[in-house]
Amino acid sequence: MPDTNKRRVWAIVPGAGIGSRMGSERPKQYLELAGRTILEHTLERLLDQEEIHAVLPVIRPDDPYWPEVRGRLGAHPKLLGEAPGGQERADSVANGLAALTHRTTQDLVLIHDAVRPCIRAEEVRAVIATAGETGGAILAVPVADTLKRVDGEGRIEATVDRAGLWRAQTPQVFPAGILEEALEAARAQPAPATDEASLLERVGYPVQVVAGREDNLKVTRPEDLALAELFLGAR
Ligand SMILES: Nc1ccn([C@@H]2O[C@H](COP(=O)(O)OP(=O)(O)OP(=O)(O)O)[C@@H](O)[C@H]2O)c(=O)n1
Ligand SMILES: C[C@](O)(CO)[C@H](O)COP(=O)(O)O
Repeated sequence: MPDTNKRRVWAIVPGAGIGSRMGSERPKQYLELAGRTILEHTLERLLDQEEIHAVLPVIRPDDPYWPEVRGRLGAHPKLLGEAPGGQERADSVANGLAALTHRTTQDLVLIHDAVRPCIRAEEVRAVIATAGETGGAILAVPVADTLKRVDGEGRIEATVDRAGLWRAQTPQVFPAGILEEALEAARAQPAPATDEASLLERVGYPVQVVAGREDNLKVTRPEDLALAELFLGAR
């Protein structure tokens, strides 16, 4: 009999962006690295993760590239259909959460950017384990550079103390009920949110940082492609 007390981990993969900073002819999640699209690399890594119960891509409804990628992924017992992307990232994640009709409020929801293909199994395992113990958890890396606040003309206004500053990544993992509450609160008081942890912070839920790696990069600009391909090859 399956352990009914076991909390399942549902992965939502936001992949409904347009990649404006990349400036490519197709959205960056469909650019090929090492013979496959970035989206395929990311989905395959999560599908291979034994701690993950199911994977749900979030895709723009009019996305012309997804059917071919979906076909190449084939039938996989853990790959759910797809949920429709929204105007903002948080809307896409909310649509994904709403589509997970079999989850419980205690189950964990793992959100991972479609454009972070270099994620490692041990990192996913670590952030899931921490979320299971502490509530919410995210991968992040400590800031290594000196940080400057710069005005509209490119002049330095101030140096920002980097002590205690980390760069958030994904996966970000939360109990489904708490994530749902934080997303609903965000709808009631809209303000830009570039990650899901910030929504939990707003409603007072603690989120734990798990030290990640620089090679879990988010493919954002053209110069990221060569680096991501290098990291994908160095498995
Ligand atoms: N409305 C949106 C916006 C973004 N994303 C996803 O969120 C992840 C991280 O976002 P980002 O790197 O900003 O991707 P884009 O929004 O596509 O890039 P840009 O901001 O350069 O347009 C990506 O996998 C992107 O597809 C999404 O699912 N829905
Ligand atoms: C969620 C994220 O990857 C954490 O760093 C980042 O905030 C995504 O931001 P984007 O503007 O959607 O790329």
